[in-house]
Amino acid sequence: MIEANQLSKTYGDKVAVDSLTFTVEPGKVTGFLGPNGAGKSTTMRLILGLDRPTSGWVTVNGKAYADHPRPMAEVGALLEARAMHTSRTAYNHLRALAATHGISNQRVQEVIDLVGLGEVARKRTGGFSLGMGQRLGIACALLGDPRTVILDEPVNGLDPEGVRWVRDLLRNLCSEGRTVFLSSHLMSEMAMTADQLIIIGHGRLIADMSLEELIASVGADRVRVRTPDPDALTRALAGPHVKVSSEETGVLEVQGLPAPRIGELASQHGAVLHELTPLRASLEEAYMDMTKDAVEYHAISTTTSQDAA
Ligand SMILES: Nc1ncnc2c1ncn2[C@@H]1O[C@H](COP(=O)(O)OP(=O)(O)OP(=O)(O)O)[C@@H](O)[C@H]1O
Repeated sequence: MIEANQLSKTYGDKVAVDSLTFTVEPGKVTGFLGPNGAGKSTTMRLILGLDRPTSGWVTVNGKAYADHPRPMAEVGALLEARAMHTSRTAYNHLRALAATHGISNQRVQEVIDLVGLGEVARKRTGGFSLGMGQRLGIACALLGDPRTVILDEPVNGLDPEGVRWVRDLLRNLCSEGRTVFLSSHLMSEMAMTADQLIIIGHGRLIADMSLEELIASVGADRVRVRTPDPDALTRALAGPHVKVSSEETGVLEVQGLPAPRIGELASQHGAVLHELTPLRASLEEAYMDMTKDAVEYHAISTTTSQDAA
């Protein structure tokens, strides 16, 4: 479990994280979404004690990261651009990390098998592909068998097979009751992976809802109806909360009635239907809409000389 309360971080006069309050619960995959520069990595660094909050607090499994006597057993993290000795083998890299945290060599072998690096574990990491490096990063994160797993953009640059592998792994981790928190700037990716979404922009909370809630909020009751009798059907559907519009001859877009009800009303009034399709604005559209101010602001702010300095 991760709990953030009024968490804020400023760098000079730049507010990177602004009064964020949220809870990341175990047994779910929680996606942390926001456009570039929204404050996701900073929040993750604050969770991991790599940076200090300017105000507010954040705990992992009930304590600040630094207060855990065995932090690797509590939290495993994969941050972007992980530093690694490229001349070491994957096995030695993991062994060195394990040794400094009192973790057994048996566990090193377990995580190597878990992430599917068995065949290349004795090779130097310098020759690793992006996907292999990402698997090794995840092996490091899982080394301490942590209850909470934090991954910053884990599928960045992976091929479709790698993406599917990460997704399956995350599902397994959460089905074991762990807390899984991962960031992305892609809603399409999160829609495939996450149960819960925390969306931020400008360092501020924009939404904290389940994927189902988001899907339900995205205009689920718009229905496209194709009919040779648009006037008759429009009359049949008329009601106080019903809106019917048409931009193409013979095609109506209906808001305020579910598709089955439209079918029934059409039948009762003898209107022929050629198509009845519930429409849903894509999640990507909803996300873009929610975060557009943050994106616009970021685009402008990066062009100022103050920010460039
Ligand atoms: N050490 C720092 N010093 C100054 N500004 C910083 C520092 N770290 C982050 N920032 C700024 O804080 C804001 C949030 O950055 P952060 O990297 O947390 O965003 P992000 O959501 O992770 O973005 P991305 O998706 O691009 O990684 C950005 O405007 C960034 O420039």
